[in-house]
Amino acid sequence: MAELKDIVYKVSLTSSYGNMHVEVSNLCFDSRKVTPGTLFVAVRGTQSDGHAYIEKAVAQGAVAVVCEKLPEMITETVTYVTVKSSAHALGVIAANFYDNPSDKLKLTGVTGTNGKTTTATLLFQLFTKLGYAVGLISTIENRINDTVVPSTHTTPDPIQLNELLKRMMEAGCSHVFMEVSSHAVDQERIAGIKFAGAIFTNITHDHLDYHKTFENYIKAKKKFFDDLNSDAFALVNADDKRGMVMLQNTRAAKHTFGLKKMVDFKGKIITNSIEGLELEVGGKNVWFKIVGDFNAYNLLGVYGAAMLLGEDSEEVLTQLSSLTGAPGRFELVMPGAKVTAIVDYAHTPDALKNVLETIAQFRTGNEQVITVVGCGGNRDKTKRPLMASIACRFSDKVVLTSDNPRDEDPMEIIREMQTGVTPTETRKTLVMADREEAIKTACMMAKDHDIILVAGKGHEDYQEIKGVKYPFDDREVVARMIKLMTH
Ligand SMILES: CC(=O)N[C@H]1[C@@H](OP(=O)(O)OP(=O)(O)OC[C@H]2O[C@@H](n3ccc(=O)[nH]c3=O)[C@H](O)[C@@H]2O)O[C@H](CO)[C@@H](O)[C@@H]1O[C@H](C)C(=O)N[C@@H](C)C(=O)N[C@H](CCC(=O)O)C(=O)O
Ligand SMILES: Nc1ncnc2c1ncn2[C@@H]1O[C@H](COP(=O)(O)OP(=O)(O)OP(=O)(O)O)[C@@H](O)[C@H]1O
Ligand SMILES: N[C@H](CCC[C@H](N)C(=O)O)C(=O)O
Ligand SMILES: [Mg+2]
Repeated sequence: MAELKDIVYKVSLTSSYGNMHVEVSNLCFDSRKVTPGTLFVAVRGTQSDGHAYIEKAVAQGAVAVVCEKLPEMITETVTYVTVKSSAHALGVIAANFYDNPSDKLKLTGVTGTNGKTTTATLLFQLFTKLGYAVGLISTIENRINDTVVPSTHTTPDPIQLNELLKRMMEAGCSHVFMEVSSHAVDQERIAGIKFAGAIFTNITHDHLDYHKTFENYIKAKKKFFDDLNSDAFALVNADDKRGMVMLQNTRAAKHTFGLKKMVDFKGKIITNSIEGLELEVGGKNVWFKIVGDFNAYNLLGVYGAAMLLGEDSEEVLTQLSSLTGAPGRFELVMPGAKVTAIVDYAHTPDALKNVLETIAQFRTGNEQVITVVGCGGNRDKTKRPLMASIACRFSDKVVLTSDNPRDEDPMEIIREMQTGVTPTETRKTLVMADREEAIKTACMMAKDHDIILVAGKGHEDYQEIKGVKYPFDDREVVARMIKLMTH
């Protein structure tokens, strides 16, 4: 319970009507969840406009409304407050409602097209090993120390986010690591949140269905850095073409990491094998258990952030070298089996290319690379031909299949993928819309020493078809097949 005037503290109001001392017991931006005593915030979405539900919210017991435009019908007993941006106001209001938990934690955000989950998870694992109580907010799961709180989005909505941060604070967490998606920045989910630091991994093709142009996508990521306080750190991958762009207008302390340029946290790859990576970092040669050039960047971002958070270099490298990272990222299924099967969450052209290039580095002879890949329904269509083309360029055989078709026709998605395949490459592709069949076929085609990559779903344990999430786990299907083949 709090008074409305305290909840809207720091929100610039353009007008207000009614009692600002009204007691608010609940906060919400979905009229369907309004209960008596609620403050309803009307936000514009992509499908509809929350302003259309103000009357419904009031009928359900909302005592106050925050909106950009007053509704035609005003209820005398309700307080109405207008603001320039409801989405921004919602962030600040949610932070106030939960006592601004981010002020009391060392919160580090990670943004970028790929590598957010890997980086945030490694940081969570590292700081846990260093003896801290730590929180994690990520695509796979949220964590308050050992307690798992299921995650529905990469970055939760402002209400869930602040509620989670408050729970983390109450559980004694000193550090929190969270993923910041471009959608979250654009939709102001992180308005009102205080960050101790921000990390930029990279930016490549994704989400153009939402952001429309690559420039808008870059702007969304950059806004995260523009809004940082002067006591925060901004740590970017300087080898990414847009790394320095992120730092252009930030007030935060600027830092860089990378493998190629003069940077604050520089690394050099010594060995890159399927068993792990050997890197020269912090004046030492260190073995890490996670593999692939792209993970060298993730490790450097993690190392740099740990240094900027005041940790000891040697201790950090010792602990970091034992970590295995996030599940479903370059995960070897049944290591030691006659075929090497890798499940990886690569669901963007760049991620797929990186993973297949990494696999290419591990080839020693005539082994074939067999890739199983699909593209998500209700998501960026322009990545479909690109991903099929990359799969063909770097593999000997490709099975085109489904990856969460959602509301779309799986065969139509595959047809769009096929437009990226040249007539010669068509010969090495197979189409199998049923993902389980596709994986089984790939396993059956594999001879000893061949490498199978099952891309796109990583840790996901479902296949989403027309609003229903059916249980499905790439790793489980692959393991079952390999066991069957070896008996
Ligand atoms: C596709 C997309 O971006 N959707 C966002 C959009 O929702 P929407 O268009 O479905 O909302 P809408 O149905 O138009 O409704 C507008 C408003 O009216 C309200 N409403 C609606 C119906 C009703 O009966 N009553 C009511 O009050 C809704 O609560 C909403 O506030 O506007 C909402 C309000 O700003 C967002 O919460 C919502 O993001 C949802 C959570 C979403 O699923 N986004 C995905 C794409 C996303 O953010 N993904 C990223 C990961 C991306 C990555 O890989 O990096 C993530 O952070 O997870
Ligand atoms: N630094 C990196 N650069 C390029 N590709 C990467 C990098 N790190 C991971 N990848 C690839 O991208 C995939 C997704 O990695 P990860 O889950 O860490 O990214 P993410 O940014 O959290 O993705 P999402 O936005 O879907 O949550 C991995 O499975 C791997 O194929
Ligand atoms: N956060 C990403 C994940 C994509 C994962 C892939 N398996 C898919 O469903 O497209 C998204 O929602 O676009
Ligand atoms: Mg993620």
